[in-house]
Amino acid sequence: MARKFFVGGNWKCNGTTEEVKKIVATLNEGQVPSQDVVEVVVSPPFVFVPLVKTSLRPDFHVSAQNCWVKKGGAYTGEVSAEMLVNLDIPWVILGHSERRLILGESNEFVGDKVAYALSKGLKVIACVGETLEQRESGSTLEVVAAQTKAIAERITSWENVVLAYEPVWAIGTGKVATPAQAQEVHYELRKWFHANTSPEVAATIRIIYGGSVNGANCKELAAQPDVDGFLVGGAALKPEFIDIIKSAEVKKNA
Ligand SMILES: O=C(CO)COP(=O)(O)O
Repeated sequence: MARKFFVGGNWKCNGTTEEVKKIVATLNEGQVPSQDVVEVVVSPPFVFVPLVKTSLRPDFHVSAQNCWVKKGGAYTGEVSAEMLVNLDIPWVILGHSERRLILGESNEFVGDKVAYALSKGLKVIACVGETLEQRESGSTLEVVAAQTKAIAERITSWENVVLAYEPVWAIGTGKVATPAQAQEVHYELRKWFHANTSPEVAATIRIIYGGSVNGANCKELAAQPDVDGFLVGGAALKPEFIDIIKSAEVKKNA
């Protein structure tokens, strides 16, 4: 079964109302391949989610950047999965390395979050990735497998999950993984799914790459057989996001 190319724009903690309106206007004008070819999801900070949801073109979808690990209640500052469902927000990013490393979210906590969000009907962009130190010590595959395993142990279906491989050393650094580096980890992750879940999950799960993706490097990365799309940070705030979406065409011609 063909895996539909997926491009997510993670706006992180950026933007003002004016800037958000400008970005949405640019996205709305962009000529991109049809929804049969590429699935596009943009993820603004929570406060801008309603504005983006009401003003964004209908063929693009909205994602939150996080949600709470269980039912809402006395958790100051948190936003629950139930609230996202209530607002009709279909997607949420969970396990981003900035949350793992800066806010101390463990593999188990991220796994719990993914399981809870899925149980409420959300679709999840689950992030994994190694630090520079881990890569240099040769433990990349071990790290991403452990992060993926903590999710696998807590969920029964991967149908509504996109796995984002985001090497920490490539995020916001301009130091993009080479196409071969990305392909190697994506291939190994798919192999991991084959051995630890099922051949069907391995064949169908979309594994997307994130870390300094831009309009200039996206095509070569998109051409890798196990790269099924991107999770884009900095460039998702710029007009070149449209070019990144267009790199889905590379697959069509492959
Ligand atoms: O973290 C990322 C997306 O989630 C990647 O960020 P950059 O594209 O800015 O490197």
